[in-house]
Amino acid sequence: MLSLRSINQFYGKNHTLWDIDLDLIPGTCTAIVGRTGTGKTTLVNCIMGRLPINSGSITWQQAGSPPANLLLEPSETRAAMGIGYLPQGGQIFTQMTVEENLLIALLACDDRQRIMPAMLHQLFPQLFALRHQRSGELPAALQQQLALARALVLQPQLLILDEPTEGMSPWLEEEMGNLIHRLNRDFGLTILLLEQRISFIRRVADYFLLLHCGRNVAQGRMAQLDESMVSTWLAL
Ligand SMILES: Nc1ncnc2c1ncn2[C@@H]1O[C@H](COP(=O)(O)OP(=O)(O)OP(=O)(O)O)[C@@H](O)[C@H]1O
Repeated sequence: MLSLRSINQFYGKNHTLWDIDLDLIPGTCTAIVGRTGTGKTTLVNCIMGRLPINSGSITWQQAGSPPANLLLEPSETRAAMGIGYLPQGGQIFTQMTVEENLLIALLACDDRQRIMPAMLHQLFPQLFALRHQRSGELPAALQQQLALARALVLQPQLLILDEPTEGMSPWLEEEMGNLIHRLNRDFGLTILLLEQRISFIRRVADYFLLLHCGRNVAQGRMAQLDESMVSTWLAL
């Protein structure tokens, strides 16, 4: 799966990430938690190849394959290698239909593999019923589903979700939690979740990594994220 070792990243002279280590366990959900501006999105941008790192290593290993140095792969190929990414705010093409949005995401892979995965029909039946509708006209819940479906279209082994509950009502948050459970349990996906809502993290995650000012101040099983840590590192 994914292993990070001693990741350091600078924006100009600003040292933003300090010696970050992380190992994801296949089939589990790991949450990267921390206050706003603490480096969560920067870390994921490094994993996705959108930002260079200054030192450290990122290794990707799929079941049955030898480990690969992810830093040698351009950002465009990381999705095709099995890493799906749902950026903050979703990002769909609102002028296009549901189907066109999904087809564009499929174009990122090799010609021979351009088949819409069956899991999407199982997960999002309502979305497929509306596949010819312009996506900007869909209700918010279905737009969110479409953004998630786009991240799943290449059948990733790892799915990275950047603040998927941002701006969501409690009902939509509940739906998102159910979806994450299904992806973990029914489809065996590994999930890396960037979140600030502690109640949501406690509901869906198995492991956490706690960042503060770009440093990893704690990590472990969710049960170890106790109230004193929350009040010290996460309370506003
Ligand atoms: N493009 C950039 N250039 C310079 N500094 C940046 C840039 N993007 C982010 N930063 C800074 O890097 C630090 C980490 O930002 P980052 O967006 O990774 O935090 P975050 O934990 O994801 O925050 P949020 O929860 O608000 O998304 C912050 O101090 C931020 O101001």
